[in-house]
Amino acid sequence: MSQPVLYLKNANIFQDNILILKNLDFEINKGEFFYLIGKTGSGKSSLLKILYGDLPLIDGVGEVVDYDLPSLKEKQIPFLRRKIGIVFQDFKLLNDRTINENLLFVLKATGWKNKDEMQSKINEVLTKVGLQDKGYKMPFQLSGGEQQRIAIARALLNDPELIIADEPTGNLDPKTSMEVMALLNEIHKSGKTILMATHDYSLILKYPQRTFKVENGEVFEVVHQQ
Ligand SMILES: Nc1ncnc2c1ncn2[C@@H]1O[C@H](COP(=O)(O)OP(=O)(O)OP(=O)(O)O)[C@@H](O)[C@H]1O
Repeated sequence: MSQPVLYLKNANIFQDNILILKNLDFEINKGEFFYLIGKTGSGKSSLLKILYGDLPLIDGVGEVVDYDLPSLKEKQIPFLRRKIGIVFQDFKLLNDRTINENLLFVLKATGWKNKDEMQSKINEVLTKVGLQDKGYKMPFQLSGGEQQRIAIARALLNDPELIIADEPTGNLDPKTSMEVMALLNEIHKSGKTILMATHDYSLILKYPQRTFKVENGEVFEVVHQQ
């Protein structure tokens, strides 16, 4: 039986008291890969923010990785985020420390204590993204594509039930975008559930998956033309 990793029902999403998205009704099951497409300003990021607890769900019902969204408390958010890996367009690496220290920072902040276990986890995620020899580098010494791979490695540290990627290729050239997409596809094949916002149709054509479109305040599934 399919297991929803997240769902929203009758959900209305507001920014600053303005209704951005109305009557959302969808669910994502374990192991699925979903794209979220839509024009700039259509509300993709607002929807993703609801899902990782950055915007409160004040109207409607919904759950993400077993957390009830309408009743989500501030102090639960760090725990929710441990079960979700988030990847942003602008990587959001800490530029004043090495890659290894960036990853160590997240592990310590999420309760890891044992040094050997932390280093072995870091080696594991860096190997997964093909950058096992870059741990000593500073983020600015890496290319954009490499920085995004590190951000993906960081998202994998706590073995998340869901990966949310908000325009992960938005700052990358087409070739590097495809490489990052190939990596996300591989991670999906290894069993992860992924929700990715993008407006790059070439990625969707190369890696077709179920796609939801955000338009005129609504979200609906689109069927790909062959
Ligand atoms: N913090 C905020 N306060 C008030 N309004 C906001 C805020 N963030 C976004 N909005 C508004 O909400 C609407 C949806 O924005 P959102 O960032 O979700 O769109 P998007 O589809 O993700 O666009 P992009 O692709 O540019 O990121 C826009 O009209 C935007 O101006």
